[in-house]
Amino acid sequence: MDRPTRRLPSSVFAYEAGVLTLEGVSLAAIAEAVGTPFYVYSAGRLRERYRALATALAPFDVDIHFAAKANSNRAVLAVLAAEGAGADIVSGGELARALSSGIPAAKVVFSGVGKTEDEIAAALRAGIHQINAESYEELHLIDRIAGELGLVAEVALRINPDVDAETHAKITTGKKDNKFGIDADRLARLDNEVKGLANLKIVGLAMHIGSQILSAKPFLAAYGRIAELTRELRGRGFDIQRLDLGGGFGVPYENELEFSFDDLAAAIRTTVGDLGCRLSVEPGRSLVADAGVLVSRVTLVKDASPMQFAVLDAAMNDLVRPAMYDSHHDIVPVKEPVAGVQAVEYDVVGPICESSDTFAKRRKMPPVAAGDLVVLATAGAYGATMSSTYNSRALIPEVLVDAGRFAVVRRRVTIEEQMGWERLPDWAAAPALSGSRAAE
Ligand SMILES: Cc1ncc(COP(=O)(O)O)c(C=O)c1O
Ligand SMILES: N[C@@H](CCCC[NH3+])C(=O)O
Repeated sequence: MDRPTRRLPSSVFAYEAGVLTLEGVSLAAIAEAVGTPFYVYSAGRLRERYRALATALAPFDVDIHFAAKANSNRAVLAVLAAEGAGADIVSGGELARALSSGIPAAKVVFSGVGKTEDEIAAALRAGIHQINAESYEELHLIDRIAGELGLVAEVALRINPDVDAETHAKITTGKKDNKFGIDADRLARLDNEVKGLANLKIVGLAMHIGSQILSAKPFLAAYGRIAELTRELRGRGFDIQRLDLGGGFGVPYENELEFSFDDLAAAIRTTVGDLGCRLSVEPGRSLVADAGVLVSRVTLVKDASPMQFAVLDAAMNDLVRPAMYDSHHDIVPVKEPVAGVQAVEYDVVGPICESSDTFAKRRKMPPVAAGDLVVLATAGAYGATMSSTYNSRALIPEVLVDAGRFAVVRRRVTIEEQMGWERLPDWAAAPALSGSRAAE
């Protein structure tokens, strides 16, 4: 048994009898059963990651609300729910998924800058733990809807601490010019803004400064700012009992150092640890990224000397991160490479008609041929959840492996099924024009 790449955790991935396995299950056997491409996740690794974070944060008795946007497959949510996780949701769809996966409403927090009236009402009716309000405008909306439902909403104010998260510009969320959260400077107006809002109770503060953050330094700055604001608001009579510290804990995709949950715990201790607040975090990527891979088959290797294009049957619609953020995913063959074999440089691409449909450029890897299976590593987070059907491609299966067995937890959604969602218009039966044109 050998470890194929540092990016596939050795606790669950190994070459056995020349084939890459996950928890002892051959990825070639799964490919045979479900066809390619597909996502596969390890329940064992999900539990390992959850427990690593829970252990590091145990001294603070922190609630862990998994950010469902990273991976909202209900089987994945159920594994984390059984570990004790709650959910951080950003839509009515994610609310439905969380509740139907065994996450109790009392462990759900709702973030997002544009929650609709229907979504807020659904969350309040379900009795979720907390809504993180991202603006004063939203505070007023929540108050009105709670009033209509005859409820009192428990709300945390998401603060924009204006901290540099030191990550990719497209996934930073805690700078002043980002759309997220209430500018800390605007808290001076809070007393006026909440006057008369009888249907909500401000129970805490929340923040989330960005994603794929690899050091504790930005968290130290942001948590420090939240601690200051907590003291200030308490001084002004606000009963701040809860602090939601967000997520954003990064993972290595290439050669980055592992993000340290112990450093995170240290940052918590020195900033918000002694405020007497109930703490929570919203990790997404750090719990699921390396528990999942995308398995794809090489359709052909196109010789365009001096370039070699390895064309996969997976594409940017299945895994958009490389096209969207130039992100790196290790690519390894499922068949164990022969020791000492000379690496070949490939552009690894999908079949979609966009040049951005490229998983890797000039990537040195063991030689591959048409029909070979490869794995794109660290694809458990923001993989399936960001996929689309672009180029009229099927939505691909998701598979969960647990203790030597596998289950298909989302089957392939064929293009025929997708066409069934559409209708050709029946103009004879279509409603007549209404509004100004009708009056003409
Ligand atoms: C409000 C909120 N919470 C949590 C997360 C999870 O982030 P990550 O997957 O980086 O842990 C995000 C995404 O960045 C988010 O927007
Ligand atoms: N989708 C991004 C992360 C954004 C997190 C959501 N706020 C990624 O794949 O890295």
